[in-house]
Amino acid sequence: MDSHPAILETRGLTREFSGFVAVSDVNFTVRSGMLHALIGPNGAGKSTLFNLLTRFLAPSAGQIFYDGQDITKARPASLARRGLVRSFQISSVFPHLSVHENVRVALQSKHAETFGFWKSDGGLSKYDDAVDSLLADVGLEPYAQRIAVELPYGRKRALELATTLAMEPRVILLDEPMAGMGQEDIQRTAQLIQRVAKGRTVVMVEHNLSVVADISDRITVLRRGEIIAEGDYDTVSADPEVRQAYIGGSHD
Ligand SMILES: Nc1ncnc2c1ncn2[C@@H]1O[C@H](COP(=O)(O)OP(=O)(O)OP(=O)(O)O)[C@@H](O)[C@H]1O
Repeated sequence: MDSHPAILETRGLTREFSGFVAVSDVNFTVRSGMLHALIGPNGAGKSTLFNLLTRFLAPSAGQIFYDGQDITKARPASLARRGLVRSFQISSVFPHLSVHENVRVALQSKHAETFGFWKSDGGLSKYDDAVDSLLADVGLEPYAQRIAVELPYGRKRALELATTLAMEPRVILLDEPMAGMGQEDIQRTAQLIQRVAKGRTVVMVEHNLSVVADISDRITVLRRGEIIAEGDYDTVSADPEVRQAYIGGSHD
């Protein structure tokens, strides 16, 4: 397993909401280079765990380690700078800028030049090659001059992924990347995620189990705030407790 050392790890991670334990004493390990899905029935604690990992929520107890360092109290922005980047936040895209401009702004902010946003285009052309290459990575070259708000939904998500890649992430965290998508976008986005996962680590909360089956290297199943199974799709889908969780305990 040494070729895939732990890059993100929780120990005894717990989050309570007014006495209700949404995430309970979770020891979760994500190994470097894996595309790791987090699944479970409704109310299992997936979003809560995801928000704890990205430090959008503070834990009630326990610790989180990224690349061996304790990040339990780190700020989300500092984690993003260190390569732990949460994607698919619609707000990260400027709706009235073009696709090209959005990716350029993301690159500028990575290189701490946000004031350059106000400069004339001439001084910014140094980013053109990098923008083009990121747009190629997510299949958006034909859309480069389109205004973000006018993009079809699936393409907006591709743009968000491009702005995430501009941050040079080592670990990308995706919260329900397929939510609200039609079948065609789902197929394309699944392939895209698989492509950007090469050479990186991806953690993904996802409800669409056929996508999870298709693209995940490893799956963790949560139920009532606890991990009940882990492994590849064949392993977890054959697990009686997992089957029971999906058949019996999905509504609370
Ligand atoms: N801010 C909050 N205040 C109170 N309870 C909360 C809060 N956030 C989550 N919960 C509760 O914690 C439990 C886990 O919720 P969470 O959203 O993490 O589950 P989930 O697995 O992401 O569910 P879903 O698949 O429905 O999105 C639920 O019972 C939920 O009601």
